[in-house]
Amino acid sequence: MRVGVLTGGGDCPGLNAVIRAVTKSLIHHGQCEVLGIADGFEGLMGAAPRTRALGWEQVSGILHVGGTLLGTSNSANPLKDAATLEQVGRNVRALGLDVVVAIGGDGTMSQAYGLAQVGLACVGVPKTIDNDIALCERSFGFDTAVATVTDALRRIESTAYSHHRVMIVETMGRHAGWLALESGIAGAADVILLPEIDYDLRAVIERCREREQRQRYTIICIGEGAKERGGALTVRERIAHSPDPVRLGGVGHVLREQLQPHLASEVRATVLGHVQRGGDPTPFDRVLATRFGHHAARLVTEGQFGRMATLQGGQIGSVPIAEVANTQRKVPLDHELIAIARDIGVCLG
Ligand SMILES: Nc1ncnc2c1ncn2[C@@H]1O[C@H](COP(=O)(O)OP(=O)(O)O)[C@@H](O)[C@H]1O
Ligand SMILES: O=P(O)(O)OC[C@H]1O[C@](O)(COP(=O)(O)O)[C@@H](O)[C@@H]1O
Ligand SMILES: [Mg+2]
Repeated sequence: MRVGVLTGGGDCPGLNAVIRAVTKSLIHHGQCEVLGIADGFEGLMGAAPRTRALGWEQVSGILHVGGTLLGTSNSANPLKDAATLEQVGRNVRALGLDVVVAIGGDGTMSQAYGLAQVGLACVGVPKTIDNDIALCERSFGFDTAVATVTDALRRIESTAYSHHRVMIVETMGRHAGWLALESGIAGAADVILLPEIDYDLRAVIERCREREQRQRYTIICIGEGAKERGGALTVRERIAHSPDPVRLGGVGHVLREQLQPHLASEVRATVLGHVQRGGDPTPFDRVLATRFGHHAARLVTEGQFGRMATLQGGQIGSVPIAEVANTQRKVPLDHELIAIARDIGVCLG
């Protein structure tokens, strides 16, 4: 078989580990030919497809390296119009691809599903630091991002207590609060604000005031998609040509302005930004990415197209991409970590 491999959406640590595992498994075990596609689905949209052969040598020595050697795009839209769809179809036929392994998140799976409707066979691998892919309890990249945010919270704490300040740390995660919740708990945040729970400003003020009297510093971890009850999302920018044009960011600064007039201590905000997507994957993510890549190769060789590798109950398996497309996995309000956070006195706004 001839198999295309692409990485779509925001990059994240562990992409190269998947590319390596899927390529090696396909070559070694499946006797397939593997073609890397540049910059996600964008590499299939132009008049000439942008690809390169992937062999043992090309994927050696990349297990631990962050980012993606294939490049990626989080604004390309292969479903844009009939002409683009036809071009993608022509390129796939010209390359002789039997199937494309699409490594990406909710957006990429929605695109893979749309392309399946026009005859492009795909196998999916779940990636994202947001951990927001339906029917998958952990995407690779998330563990590394949690480690990065947790480290940042530790650093923020030492300056917070020295200056007796309220320090706000804003995480990524789009409309899901997994990254803020797990990092906030791992980094001992006093207040954790999630997109799933609109915050009551008075509750946050009250917690900061209590701590002003005792510990004299407060750490707030807020997800970029969080908002005040009755308030609006904080949008950093809009990418006009993207199917999902809104980029969030800046709610940490909004919260700082809301809090400062009500508190005696100074309030500072840090927006962590893309540092959360960079760097070498943790050992956990290297192993998870390898498991996903290996399983995706198996789905290919068994002809199980239209499925995404996944992790459920700690076991690797697969689910139909159709069930993952156009949906997001948010933190359920009855999640164990929310109950635990409440019970150990974390303010959830
Ligand atoms: N529901 C959707 N249908 C089709 N395309 C989508 C959808 N949501 C997002 N996209 C697009 O899919 C691509 C990848 O999505 P993005 O959210 O950036 O990454 P990820 O695949 O990690 O979720 C982007 O070009 C995005 O605009
Ligand atoms: O790199 P950009 O375009 O600023 O996008 C930022 C967004 O991408 C992410 O880092 C990852 O999201 P995806 O996995 O959906 O690509 C989000 O947490 C963040 O909101
Ligand atoms: Mg996404």
